[in-house]
Amino acid sequence: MSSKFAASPASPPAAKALEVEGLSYAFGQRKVLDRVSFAVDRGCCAILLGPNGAGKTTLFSLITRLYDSREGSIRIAGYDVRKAAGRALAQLGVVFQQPTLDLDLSVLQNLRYHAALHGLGRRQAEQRIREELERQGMYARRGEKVRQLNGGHRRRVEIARALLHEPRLLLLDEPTVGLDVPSRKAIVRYVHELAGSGRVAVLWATHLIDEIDDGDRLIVLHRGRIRAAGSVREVLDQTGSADVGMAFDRLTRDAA
Ligand SMILES: Nc1ncnc2c1ncn2[C@@H]1O[C@H](COP(=O)(O)OP(=O)(O)OP(=O)(O)O)[C@@H](O)[C@H]1O
Repeated sequence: MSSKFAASPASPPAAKALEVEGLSYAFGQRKVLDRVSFAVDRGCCAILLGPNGAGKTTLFSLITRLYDSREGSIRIAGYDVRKAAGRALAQLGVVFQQPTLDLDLSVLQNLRYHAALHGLGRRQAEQRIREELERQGMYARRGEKVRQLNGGHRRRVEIARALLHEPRLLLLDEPTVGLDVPSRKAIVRYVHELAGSGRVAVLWATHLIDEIDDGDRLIVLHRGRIRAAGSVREVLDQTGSADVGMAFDRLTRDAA
């Protein structure tokens, strides 16, 4: 297991999985991210918690280079996304908010295509596809068209796809939206196991506090600004709250 998930030798060994420093972004005159700074350690599950419109998707668009900002910096596994975009993005796996699988291709075809985009050879691709699908109990479904799968299983395939190239950071943008309770629970459990295994660090955007585990790091974003960051315990202490729901309410009141 350790050799399979070893970091690229070219990457700085001590780097954090993600470092965001002083990042701002505006749509025209409207600033939607304002001097955002935080870091995600290796093997950590960090929850980016914010209400609708907080700026979570915009932040993800900057991390993935869909958007560009000259104000501030983003480093993935030590690589600056502007100065070393190729290396930085090679360390990144993403599950976007909107599903992006081709419904008319099989699970296997979707994953093979993605593996090829990342430059995996055929044999390595088959091995990695098998490993990631087996971990989520989806290998037996590999020949089925994605259209035949339910929403929860489609999300599992997207998570498997995001991990094929063994990234150091996995971004998940509200991946449980629209799923039923058992599917949500399965994904929440699996992603936490994944982070706990140390294979990959996770940054999970959500506004659902029941997706948070006690061991997670919290980054609370509201109206484009970080309102709190730290362990669950630290955020509860900072806000004098009995639980995360109370802390979230206090940090995201309009006057906050
Ligand atoms: N293309 C755009 N043009 C102008 N404003 C935008 C655009 N995309 C997002 N915004 C605005 O930027 C702010 C942040 O939006 P963003 O989608 O990043 O928030 P979010 O936290 O991801 O919200 P949600 O949970 O609803 O997805 C919102 O006020 C939104 O209306």
